[in-house]
Amino acid sequence: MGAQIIDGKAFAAKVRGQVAEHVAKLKESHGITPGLAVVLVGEDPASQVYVRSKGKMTVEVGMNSYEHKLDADTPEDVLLALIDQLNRDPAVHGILVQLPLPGHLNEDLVINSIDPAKDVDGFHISNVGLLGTGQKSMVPCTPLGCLMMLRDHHGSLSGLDAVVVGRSNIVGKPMAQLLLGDSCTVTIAHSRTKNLADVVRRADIVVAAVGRPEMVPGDWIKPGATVIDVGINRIDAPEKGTNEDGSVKTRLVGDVHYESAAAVAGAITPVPGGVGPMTIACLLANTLTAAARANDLPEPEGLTA
Ligand SMILES: Nc1nc(=O)c2c([nH]1)NC[C@@H]1CN(c3ccc(C(=O)N[C@@H](CCC(=O)O)C(=O)O)cc3)C=[N+]21
Repeated sequence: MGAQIIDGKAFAAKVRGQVAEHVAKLKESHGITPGLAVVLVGEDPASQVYVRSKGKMTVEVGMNSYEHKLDADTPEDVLLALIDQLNRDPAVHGILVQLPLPGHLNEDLVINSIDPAKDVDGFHISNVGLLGTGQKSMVPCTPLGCLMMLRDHHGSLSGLDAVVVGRSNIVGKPMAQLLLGDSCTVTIAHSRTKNLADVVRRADIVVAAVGRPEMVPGDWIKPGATVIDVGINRIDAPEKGTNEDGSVKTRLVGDVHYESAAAVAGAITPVPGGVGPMTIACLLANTLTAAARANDLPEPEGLTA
């Protein structure tokens, strides 16, 4: 196990501490308390846990948290009316609509109805376009968290070969844009890429975001490379025994086979405790940034792309 473990949990705690300091200053000198509204449609248990933890951390950094829980069968016009109300509410600086939405709702339509200035997920087409053209935007939380960890580890990323495995709108594509912005040579690969192993082997930086458990083995990793594992997959772990109801216990794994990759990589993020906590920290950072911009105040340093 040669690799340095990049402790996302500790890094995220540090970022939240910085956010909290900025929030305290905003309150003291300008009387502004940043506010984050989270909208959850339906009762997916994993989403509920996640939304609760976001709400708790939002309050911990001194921000206001507004949670809106809607029934799974909420009509689209009702959801759009809520978003319109949040768009107009000056106490709300950030709006996050938890994805995925139930099937009867048009995700693109819903996301694009959020005021881009309050779109702390960075999923609105305006923010996607601004990021792609190198203009000031709201940057998606997971890729921003990955970028912060990479900058912290490498200092400069300029000239490094980066391979992003995964082409999703929420991680792969914006991650590639951010790496390009930091002057990496960027390849976006995916499950259909020819000779994927050879493509990954060229990389100084590997970002795995395909959503397939342990798909990237250690022998795809160039010795000394930095591996950022975005995947959070729950798999059966019969070695842990069974639950009271007789079902088999589970464990979380990433998109990278951790043991074998850690043996060759220079640095690697674990799952859990890597990218996940940084995602929430960056959501809070984005809410702070949105509140600063809304009041024509300087952006918090080190917390934006
Ligand atoms: N509009 C929207 N924005 C999102 O950012 C968004 C979303 N919808 N829908 C759901 C996914 C999922 N997501 C996670 C964030 C943090 C952890 C996290 O902190 N995980 C911990 C704990 C994992 C565990 O123990 O279950 C870890 O990796 O260490 C996980 C998952 C954000 N999402």
